[in-house]
Amino acid sequence: MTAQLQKSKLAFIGGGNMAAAIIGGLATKGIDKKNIFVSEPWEVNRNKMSEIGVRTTQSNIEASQDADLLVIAVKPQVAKAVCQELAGAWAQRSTTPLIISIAAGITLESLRGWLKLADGRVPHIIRVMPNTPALVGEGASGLYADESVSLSEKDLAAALLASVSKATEWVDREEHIDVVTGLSGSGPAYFFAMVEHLIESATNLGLSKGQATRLAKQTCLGAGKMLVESTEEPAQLRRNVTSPNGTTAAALESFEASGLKNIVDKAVKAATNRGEELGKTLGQGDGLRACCLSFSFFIRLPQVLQRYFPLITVVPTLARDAYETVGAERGGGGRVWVDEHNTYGRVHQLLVSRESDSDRHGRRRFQLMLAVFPFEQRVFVRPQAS
Ligand SMILES: NC(=O)C1=CN([C@@H]2O[C@H](COP(=O)(O)OP(=O)(O)OC[C@H]3O[C@@H](n4cnc5c(N)ncnc54)[C@H](OP(=O)(O)O)[C@@H]3O)[C@@H](O)[C@H]2O)C=CC1
Ligand SMILES: O=C(O)[C@@H]1CCC=N1
Repeated sequence: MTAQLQKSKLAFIGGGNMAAAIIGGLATKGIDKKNIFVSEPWEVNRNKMSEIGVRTTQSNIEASQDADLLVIAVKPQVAKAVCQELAGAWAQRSTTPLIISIAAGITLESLRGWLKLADGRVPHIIRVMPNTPALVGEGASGLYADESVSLSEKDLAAALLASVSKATEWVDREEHIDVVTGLSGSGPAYFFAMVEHLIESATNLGLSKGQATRLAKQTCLGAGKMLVESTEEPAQLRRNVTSPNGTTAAALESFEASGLKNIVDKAVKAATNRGEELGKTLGQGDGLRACCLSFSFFIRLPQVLQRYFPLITVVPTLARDAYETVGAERGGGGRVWVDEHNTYGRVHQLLVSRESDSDRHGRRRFQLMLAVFPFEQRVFVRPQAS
């Protein structure tokens, strides 16, 4: 860790998964936790941060006040509001912090537009795509900065990421950050999914879940270590395991027959394209169009549903209630909503409760919530009265 990073005041706007991974990683690297200030609206996440020992607040402006370096760690669709709030509050500041945005897809052009101060000054911004293994000091991060950023600023950003990452790669074109997202930003999930499938397969073939889990995890770790420590290419390491006509060959032939290469290629492209799409949909210029489209979709969908499905009831309320419900349910361990990342960057949000509740006749009913800030509609789907 560089001396400059050690003495810098760091602010994180958003204390969710990725911020927790970076801060958790930093905390084990001897950084002074008093120099880290996190703003986070959700009490559960704020408490997690406090437990690490860093300072917390609900106010983005308070967290940013003395920051030398500020990490925007909110979801892409929140980035605009956060940036504009900060820019408004910094009008009186003679200097602004170096900004690191980890928001997938959100371009420098959008960030600059949103962070522009009233007097025309624009903070220096670096886009970074980290990944969650930062938590265990094994992150992989891609970085992009243009010529507006000084060498010492780049060094500071690199030092922050390097303290929780084993690979920090500067890319020389901004669009390559989307490729980094498709490779290493989202990448840990690909490996977790693979391990999930391995465990399930071995369990179906007779191993206990515990045995399968331990063997699969260690296989993943061992293979990962070999990839990092060996001088051999991945292809050679693969060949070293593969005896002619043996068991591995049988599995790899099956992979090939199922089109593994194509599957991976399509997945990485899908993630990369989604990053680009997020940037365009949520970006500076397209916001109004996206908002109009989403609003008309939002207004019309429940009516269409109701016309064809008379059992559906639509209950419009303020979105605030929806978010509070989600927060309470996530925290309180009650009903859980389908992975909120499904709603990621979408202009509307569709939250489906996993559990149904019952009406007064004891019949199960399912609830969908459709939300477009600042409105939300609840759609109750009930069974026919008997
Ligand atoms: N998760 C990952 O593996 C990676 C994520 N990223 C990027 O990191 C960013 C954060 O992702 P992730 O950590 O997964 O998301 P999370 O939802 O876990 O974290 C975001 C946090 O920001 C909070 N938040 C919401 N609105 C505001 C606001 N106005 N001001 C301050 N905080 C707010 C959220 O609170 P609440 O829940 O109450 O809304 C939430 O706790 C995203 O832009 C993503 O693209 C990049 C690389 C990897
Ligand atoms: O899924 C996402 O959009 C974020 C960005 C990279 C990893 N998680």
